[in-house]
Amino acid sequence: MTNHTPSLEVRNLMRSFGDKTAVDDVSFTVEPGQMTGFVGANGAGKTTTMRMIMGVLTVHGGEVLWGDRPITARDRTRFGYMPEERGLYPKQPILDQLIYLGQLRGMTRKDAASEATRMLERFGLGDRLKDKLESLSLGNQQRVQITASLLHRPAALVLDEPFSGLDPVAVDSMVDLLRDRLREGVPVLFSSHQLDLVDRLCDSLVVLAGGKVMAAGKSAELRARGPRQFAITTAPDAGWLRGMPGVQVVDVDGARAVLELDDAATQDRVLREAVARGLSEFTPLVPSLSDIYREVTR
Ligand SMILES: Nc1ncnc2c1ncn2[C@@H]1O[C@H](COP(=O)(O)OP(=O)(O)OP(=O)(O)O)[C@@H](O)[C@H]1O
Repeated sequence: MTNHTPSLEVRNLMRSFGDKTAVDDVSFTVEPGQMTGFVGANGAGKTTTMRMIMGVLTVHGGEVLWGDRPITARDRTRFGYMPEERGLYPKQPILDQLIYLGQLRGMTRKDAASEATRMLERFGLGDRLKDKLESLSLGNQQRVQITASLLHRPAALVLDEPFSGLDPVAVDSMVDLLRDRLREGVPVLFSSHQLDLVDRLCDSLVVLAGGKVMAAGKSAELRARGPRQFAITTAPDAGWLRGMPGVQVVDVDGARAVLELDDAATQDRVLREAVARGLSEFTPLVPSLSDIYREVTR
């Protein structure tokens, strides 16, 4: 990874539509080489934030920084953007429009053609280069959209729901392509409603609700901030854990229970008692990013 790739930062971003504040004092950073998941319910403000990053929508307050300075239109031409409203032409042959887009972003015709062909082949679309976009299934159209945003070796990626409509094989191909870019130090921001995917892919997470940031940071740090939960199994029945001070029983199923423990002293007491009763399992449970999402948006 190069150390010179800038980070992408939004600072105190604001945007309203009439009386409605869609994005309310939103700040976060997408670090170089980091895959940052952008999650939130419908209407949380993800698309509006991404549009402001890309300069498609004017900013009502705050700023977007590329490295340590305000972003410029020229910086944005080097970004890869997959807008919510996919921007390709249904009636045009696939390869032709990718070449055109590549040239708009400064590639030679030859480079754009060879890179687009290589990427489409990787997506299993090598035999569809001359077909019109509209003749492809929606999932395959999505693969072409992804190719369009990655073609010119972008300096940063801003992807609005890039995985929606993709089958698992296409998700894996897309992740491979993204990982190539991440290794080069490109910051990647992508929105998604697929929390399992976010959990699998993200180095960092930003959670929005009602236009505000509910949580933001490295996935590992957010996980560590989650509740201290443990799975415990003591035969024949884990019901004795109910009513122990400092112990919240999240779930009991026969001999097994999931607990939240207030502190290390409680953990010691529970363990001692459990050993006396016949302990067969005591496992710390690392919260998934989906758990964290649910926790902070509750
Ligand atoms: N052009 C617009 N005119 C009026 N209101 C808008 C406009 N664009 C967005 N909004 C409103 O701003 C809020 C945030 O919308 P936005 O599309 O950014 O959310 P989102 O998190 O991307 O949602 P989704 O997951 O459904 O795509 C919503 O209440 C939406 O109705």
